[in-house]
Amino acid sequence: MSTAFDPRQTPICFIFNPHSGHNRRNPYLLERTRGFIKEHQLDATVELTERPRHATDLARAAVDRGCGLIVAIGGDGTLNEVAAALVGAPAALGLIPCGSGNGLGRHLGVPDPGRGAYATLLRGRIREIDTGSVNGIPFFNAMGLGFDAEISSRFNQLTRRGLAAYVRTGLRAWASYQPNHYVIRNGQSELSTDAFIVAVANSDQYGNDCFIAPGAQVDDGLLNLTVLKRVNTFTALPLAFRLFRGSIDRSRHVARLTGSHFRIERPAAGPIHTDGEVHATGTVVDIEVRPRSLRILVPSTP
Ligand SMILES: Nc1ncnc2c1ncn2[C@@H]1O[C@H](COP(=O)(O)OP(=O)(O)OP(=O)(O)O)[C@@H](O)[C@H]1O
Repeated sequence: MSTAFDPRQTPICFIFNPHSGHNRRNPYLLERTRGFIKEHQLDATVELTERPRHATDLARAAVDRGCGLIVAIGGDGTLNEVAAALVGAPAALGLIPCGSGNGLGRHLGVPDPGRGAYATLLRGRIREIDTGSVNGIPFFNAMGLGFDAEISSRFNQLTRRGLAAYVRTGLRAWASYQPNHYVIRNGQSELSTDAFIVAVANSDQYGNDCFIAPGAQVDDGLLNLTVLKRVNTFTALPLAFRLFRGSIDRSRHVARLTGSHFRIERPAAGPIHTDGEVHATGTVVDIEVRPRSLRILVPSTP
């Protein structure tokens, strides 16, 4: 279900992360946003994040002063921080996606800034989507354990980004990574397995059209768990191929479960990631869905 939305009827807050990769390289989006506000005579402010998690505080303050639309200008990390303040709130989230992956934006059909993201703010519709929570930490696109968290941690430490840096870092991490054992329950079934990656997705992809949960829907009240059991010299390339073709679920090295909650137990504490941000957690990881808890502005024609 979706409803039309007119941004001229409400105060708007744009939250710009000058530290996100694209904005650091091309700060022109800040000027473009100010020009867009002026051109369309919007009742809007533009606020810049000054530190990690600042976007959540800015978004919360914007909701409190009555803004009906809060727009995140940044990558998946910025989206996560802004959306964290909007779960269950009447205000809607708008996206100007300019990170390296943009998983949720791509799933919802929100275009890049050069291809219509600003027009979507003017002529979009509101969708109510599910959100996830892991040990109380919100996520909106995907969370993961195992190699998924390891790679997020290494990417976050990179001073230079880009495909070459990602591939180099990924290969180095892969060469030394050992699978863990996990016991996964979703209320109906139990899966006890060694795994390289355990990912829980709300949308169907990590970003960059890399489909970790083909067929997943963001408004079905369910989360989608994918286990990549074995990733070695022989399976890595076929699995990578399937991830980008959207057929990972057909591999015999993959198991999938859907559910409204999952409990994952592992032998030792370790990191998890939520939309690419890394957190230390214990041996038990509890994940649950909050059905249709976020209002988000998407293009009116998918
Ligand atoms: N002023 C700031 N200084 C340092 N870090 C900041 C600042 N403002 C926000 N951040 C942090 O920047 C991080 C990266 O943001 P974001 O994920 O949007 O960009 P990105 O990493 O380039 O994109 P992607 O994750 O899609 O590659 C976030 O974790 C956020 O907490």
